[in-house]
Amino acid sequence: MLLRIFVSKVTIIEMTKLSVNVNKIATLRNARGGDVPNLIKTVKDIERFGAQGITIHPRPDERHIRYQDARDLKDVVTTEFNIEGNPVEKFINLVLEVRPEQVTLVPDSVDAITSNAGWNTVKHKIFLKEVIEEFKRNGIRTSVFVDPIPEMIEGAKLIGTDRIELYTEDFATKFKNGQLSAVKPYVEAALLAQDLNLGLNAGHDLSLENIQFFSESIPDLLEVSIGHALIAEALYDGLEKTIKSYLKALDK
Ligand SMILES: CC(=O)[C@@H](O)[C@H](O)COP(=O)(O)O
Ligand SMILES: NCC(=O)COP(=O)(O)O
Repeated sequence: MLLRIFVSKVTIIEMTKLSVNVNKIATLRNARGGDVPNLIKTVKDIERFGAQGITIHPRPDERHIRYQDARDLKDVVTTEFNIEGNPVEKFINLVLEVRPEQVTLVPDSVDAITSNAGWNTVKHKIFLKEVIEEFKRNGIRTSVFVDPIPEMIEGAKLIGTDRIELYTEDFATKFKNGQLSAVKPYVEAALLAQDLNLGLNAGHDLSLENIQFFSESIPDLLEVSIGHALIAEALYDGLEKTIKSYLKALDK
């Protein structure tokens, strides 16, 4: 008797991971120079509430996350630790010391208010390739911040990065104005990343308003890192409870 076993192909669609960027917690803390809000406690809570990763983006002026915060968080983060930044020498040394699960390379200029562009992976090919090799030699997964431009994604493949992070500000701005087609270049970028076997992350100005549409549109989106909007939304959501607690405390 001929026994035939049919194995059906099972496709497992992984849920997109949420990595919470805690820069804004540090911004608030630094405003008074003390330890309120406490970054370590906030990170532990964020993980307890279910986030699957913590992102920090130390900048050379240390205006929010300080280099020491990265060291302090090393043994606190139990999910995926992602450190973003421009790979200047000080940053490279910090990442090699802390050894997060992932490093995301972002081409920030020193005086930028926030990240405002992806890498030109063609122009900076040699530099990025060297930096990526060094991180990978040390067991750290790499991701490179890029605009959804095919040439830049092909360039990212050539420098040997494990993943790319799509810079989503343009999508977020247009989506706010009702332009749903703004997601199209990101879908095409994701399909190209799939073809090239590059893992896919995304971030910048993602929010509760746009995240469902974005994540449902983008194939194989492994991770989003969200900070600014998420922390603002957490404030709005928490205000009612907090005001009521104060009123109760004042009610003699
Ligand atoms: C790469 C990126 O888009 C984020 O890291 C973003 O730039 C957050 O940095 P800031 O909190 O300094 O704006
Ligand atoms: N990589 C993007 C990030 O970490 C958070 O960006 P934003 O949500 O603060 O704009």
